Amino acid sequence: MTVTKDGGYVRTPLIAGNWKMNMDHVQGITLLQKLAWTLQDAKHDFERVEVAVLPPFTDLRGVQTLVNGDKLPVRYGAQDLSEHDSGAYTGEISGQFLAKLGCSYVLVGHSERRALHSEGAELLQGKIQAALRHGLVPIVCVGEPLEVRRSGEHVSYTVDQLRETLKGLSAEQVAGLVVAYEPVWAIGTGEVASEQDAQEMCAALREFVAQEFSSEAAEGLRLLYGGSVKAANAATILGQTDVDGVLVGGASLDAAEFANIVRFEHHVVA
Ligand SMILES: O=C[C@H](O)COP(=O)(O)O
Repeated sequence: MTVTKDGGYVRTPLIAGNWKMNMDHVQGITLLQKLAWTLQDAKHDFERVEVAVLPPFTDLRGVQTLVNGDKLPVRYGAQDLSEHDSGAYTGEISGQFLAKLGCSYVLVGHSERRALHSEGAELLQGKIQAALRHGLVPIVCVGEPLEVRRSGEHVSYTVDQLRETLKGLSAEQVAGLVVAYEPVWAIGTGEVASEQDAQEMCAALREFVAQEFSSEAAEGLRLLYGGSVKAANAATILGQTDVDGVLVGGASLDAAEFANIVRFEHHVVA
């Protein structure tokens, strides 16, 4: 992350926990309570380092009630949304509904949805537009599979994926987005990309945004790294100039571990 002269950050770091299809609505409340208490006990400055959780849809009402009732400074969001706002789309969830539940964020194009639900660029463009229509910040996920990494084409592959996914957006819209670089081979495998890998890709994505949209868009855009992030490796990854946060899967299901990732500034590995 880029640090200013007074020790602040150029872009507010975002530590987001993607619970995936884990934690029912009762377990979700317990996890969030533990996380919030741990961070509040540690006097975490939520303005300095932002914290968000992305639970299953069925947990969102409970999360909203807890966050509002206890005035928790934690943001939350969903793992997907429909490109439509309402109508005969059985099983889909509208961004309008997510906004009404107080969501701030929504994941778009996570590699598990791209692979398991064949989500392609055109659909994802529609989902980004739907999120923006309802004031949700899309966390747009990109990243290469193992065979692409092995071929050495990972940067151009991932930049092209982002180019396709962001088609139709204005520079102002891109400036407010979050993009998560998640190499598919590092997700849930324990195989973490090196900090140099994370920096190389995030720098390339920011450069692409500067060229394709504007330098303001590139400066505003927050870039996260995701893939087997834990407390033990978070500080090193977050220390990279172009990495503005992390998207955490498995480790976000453990309140103490996730709290330690959030508190990465206190766990800097020499
Ligand atoms: O959305 C999160 C990513 O898929 C990373 O998951 P992971 O931390 O379990 O590897």
